[in-house]
Amino acid sequence: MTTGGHGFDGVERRGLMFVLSSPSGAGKTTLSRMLLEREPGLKMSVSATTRQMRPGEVDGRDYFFVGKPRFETMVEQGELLEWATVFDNLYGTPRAPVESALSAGQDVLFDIDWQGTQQLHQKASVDVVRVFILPPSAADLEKRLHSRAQDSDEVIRKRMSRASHEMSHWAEYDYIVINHNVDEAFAEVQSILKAERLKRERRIGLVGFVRNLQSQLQT
Ligand SMILES: Nc1ncnc2c1ncn2[C@@H]1O[C@H](COP(=O)(O)OP(=O)(O)OP(=O)(O)O)[C@@H](O)[C@H]1O
Ligand SMILES: Nc1nc2c(ncn2[C@@H]2O[C@H](COP(=O)(O)O)[C@@H](O)[C@H]2O)c(=O)[nH]1
Repeated sequence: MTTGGHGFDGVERRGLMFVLSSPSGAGKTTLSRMLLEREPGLKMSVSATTRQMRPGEVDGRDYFFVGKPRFETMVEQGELLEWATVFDNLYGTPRAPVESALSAGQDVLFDIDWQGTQQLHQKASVDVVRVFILPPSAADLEKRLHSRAQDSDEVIRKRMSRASHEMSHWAEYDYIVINHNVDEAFAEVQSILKAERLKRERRIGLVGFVRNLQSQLQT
């Protein structure tokens, strides 16, 4: 699915799909925003959803808010790279923006659940990096959902009751980050991205780069 772009050192490499998953409220959105601010060459995948917009959310920036019929058409027309039902709503990743970002040599960041992560991994395993974010405790998770102050008590209860099920998929991920402190968790997530960008298998320009170095040494 991916084609090459140039890394910061000028060596061509395959773009990667960087996935953050967690139980609701563990901090994916917070960490994603920090990554986007500080990591050039990374583009957010904006999902489509049938859920209600929260106060402060912007259509097209946080999500594409669509009705169920439009979402079903997107599924039928193959417009989604993956999709799933989460907390009684439909969520999915529009395919075209991801493909064009990867073709332009950008990495793509996803805030999606375990179902979507499985689907992406089935389609493009070598290009997908999976990071699972855990809260330090159940009490902290509940506190964070309340402190966000964007969901009703009923919605928060539902999300807390699903947290254990969400978490049961942690071992399907490549990296696990415990979000005690947001700056420390961010540093860990950023280190994962930096290291994954340097992986030999992604750096398709290395063969030519090394050949060139060797030819310089032989003259
Ligand atoms: N380490 C932290 N310590 C305290 N509060 C935090 C920490 N990380 C995130 N938060 C706060 O917790 C709340 C939930 O975080 P966030 O919205 O990022 O979670 P999320 O995983 O994206 O949730 P959802 O899956 O529902 O979208 C926010 O108010 C955020 O500011
Ligand atoms: N499989 C997918 N899951 C998605 C997508 N976009 C978001 N999500 C996940 O849904 C829950 C709830 O999100 P919220 O914004 O309503 O709090 C969360 O776990 C997200 O990661 C998607 O496109 N596909």
